[in-house]
Amino acid sequence: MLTIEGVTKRFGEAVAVDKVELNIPEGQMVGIIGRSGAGKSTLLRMINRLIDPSEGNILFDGTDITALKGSALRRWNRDCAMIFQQFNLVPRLDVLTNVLLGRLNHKSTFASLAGLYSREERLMAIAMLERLGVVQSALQPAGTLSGGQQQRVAIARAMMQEPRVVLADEPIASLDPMNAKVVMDSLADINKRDGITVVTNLHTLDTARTYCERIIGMFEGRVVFDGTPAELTAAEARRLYGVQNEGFSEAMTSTSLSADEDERPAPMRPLPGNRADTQLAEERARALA
Ligand SMILES: Nc1ncnc2c1ncn2[C@@H]1O[C@H](COP(=O)(O)OP(=O)(O)OP(=O)(O)O)[C@@H](O)[C@H]1O
Repeated sequence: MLTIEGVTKRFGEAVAVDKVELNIPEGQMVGIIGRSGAGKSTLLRMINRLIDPSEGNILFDGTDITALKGSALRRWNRDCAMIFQQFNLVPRLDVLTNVLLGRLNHKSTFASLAGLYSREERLMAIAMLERLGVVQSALQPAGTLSGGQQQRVAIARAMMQEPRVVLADEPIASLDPMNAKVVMDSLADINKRDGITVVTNLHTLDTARTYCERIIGMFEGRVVFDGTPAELTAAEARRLYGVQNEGFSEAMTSTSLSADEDERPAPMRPLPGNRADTQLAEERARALA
């Protein structure tokens, strides 16, 4: 069980996440929706400790993960895998090596630095690539794959961690509809077959309705909706996205809404998304080289 207790995140004067309270039971598939700048990514990044809350606590099975340090924090980073919109693979490394990087938190520092992977780990990586339908690309540089294939490799890498929770930050926002479906089907499969809790930020409401048993709606940092797809009526959805007119469509993305529907300027990100995470992956890869 993931418990979020009164979590707030401020960036200077701006409140990105505002007193969020949530309980997410093990094995649930949860979609977080809301317009651009609502605080969805910030919430996920606090759960996996990429950033720390300004206030409040996040507990996993009763342990306060916001207080973890050293090896306990590494264990949490192993239990809680994250998937990003831009995949965050190391493009020049082959797919198999990228997937094996998911084992880093299971290994000693020496084995990690030496890039030593057991036969079992290699077989596990190949089986995972096979399950996700990308095993034929195992020896290709990851950067040569299509976006949808790269995201499936990223899911395989996450699965190598043997996580209990997978957080996905807009995993299909860069994909065409066919690849988006394949990736969402893969996330649904690891949720159902492996019982892994999946919490995913989604741009489109119809995807959340199709795949998630529970939808959490955020607006200006607060949770303003928490229920099943059936409970999310059109009126609720319009309120959630701050759209007054009748032209609201379920297929609209939060980005198009912020561009077209809002009278107020959309909040801007000061930094390009996830650069720090890409750097981290590259540093790990350099250490292994
Ligand atoms: N590192 C940061 N420094 C300053 N402000 C930030 C930072 N990260 C996020 N913010 C701000 O926090 C607010 C919430 O951003 P967040 O990225 O969590 O929203 P989001 O709902 O995920 O949006 P999107 O769908 O566009 O990704 C925004 O106003 C954003 O500009």
